[in-house]
Amino acid sequence: MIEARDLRKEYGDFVAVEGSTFSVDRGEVFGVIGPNGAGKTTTLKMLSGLLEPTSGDVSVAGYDVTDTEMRQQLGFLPEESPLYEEMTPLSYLRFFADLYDVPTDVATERMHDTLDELELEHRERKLGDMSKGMKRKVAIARSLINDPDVLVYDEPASGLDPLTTNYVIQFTEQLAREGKTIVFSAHNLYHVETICDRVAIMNEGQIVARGDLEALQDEYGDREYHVYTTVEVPGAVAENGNWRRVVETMDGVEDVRAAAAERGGEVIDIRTEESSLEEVFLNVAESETPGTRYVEEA
Ligand SMILES: Nc1ncnc2c1ncn2[C@@H]1O[C@H](COP(=O)(O)OP(=O)(O)OP(=O)(O)O)[C@@H](O)[C@H]1O
Repeated sequence: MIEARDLRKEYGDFVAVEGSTFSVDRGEVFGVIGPNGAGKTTTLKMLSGLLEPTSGDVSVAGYDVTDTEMRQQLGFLPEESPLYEEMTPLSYLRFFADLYDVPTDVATERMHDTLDELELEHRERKLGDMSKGMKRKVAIARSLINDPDVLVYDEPASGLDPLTTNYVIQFTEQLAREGKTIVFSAHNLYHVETICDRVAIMNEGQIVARGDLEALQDEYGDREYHVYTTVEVPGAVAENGNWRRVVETMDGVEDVRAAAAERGGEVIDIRTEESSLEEVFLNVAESETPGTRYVEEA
């Protein structure tokens, strides 16, 4: 659905993005993560046709991003969406529906349905008088007014309170379930972990790791097995009337099993704990080997 090949963006002498190659399949949720200034927004804007790459190619739904047809397939949510303060949500959405040539009756139904889903009241209130969360919901509704197949969301929940943040993340998740292809960036890696199938980790303009979450966890994360026993074994801690020993390999699990049996006990539970995306991210960022580490084919 999205193909980006060898994207590069220079601002004057400064290279903001280089060698960026990835693809996103139909219906997939693809996360772009990385520290401030890594090049996430620049990448997302190039995907959306809002910023021309210095070199490299992007296509969305088979269209080159410079093709105006592509705009019909795409909804972009900028990190900060300055809305026209004097407009109301309804007049604002109508304005964009007209830009996209959405027929009036279709647009009316669509904007009310979307605002219903987003639980946005006060549709005749001036945008300038609305809270940040309400404005964000209007911006999200705007990204959906042309019913695009592809959504590019830059920090959709940035600066929102925890309740509205949850709401926006759940709404994004719902859009994914409805079959939208979504690329989104976020600093909150828990959100990325919750809804993304695959991620690209960016640093200083380059994608330094890319792949599905599980593969990245295997490659750069740690897996721990928490083995619960009925008797004390070396290295175990008491927990709720039993004992828990943490090991990192399956051989370690077998050693615990043998140790428990020797002492007349047994293993009653084994739980696997994976590294969070945050830990994976830190491991990649702190890795001493520079360069790109993909866990999938380009
Ligand atoms: N218009 C511009 N002119 C010059 N430099 C720019 C411009 N836009 C972005 N940059 C620089 O390019 C780099 C990448 O910026 P970008 O906004 O893509 O990063 P980001 O990963 O989205 O950061 P953040 O997480 O802070 O939003 C930064 O060093 C930024 O200062």
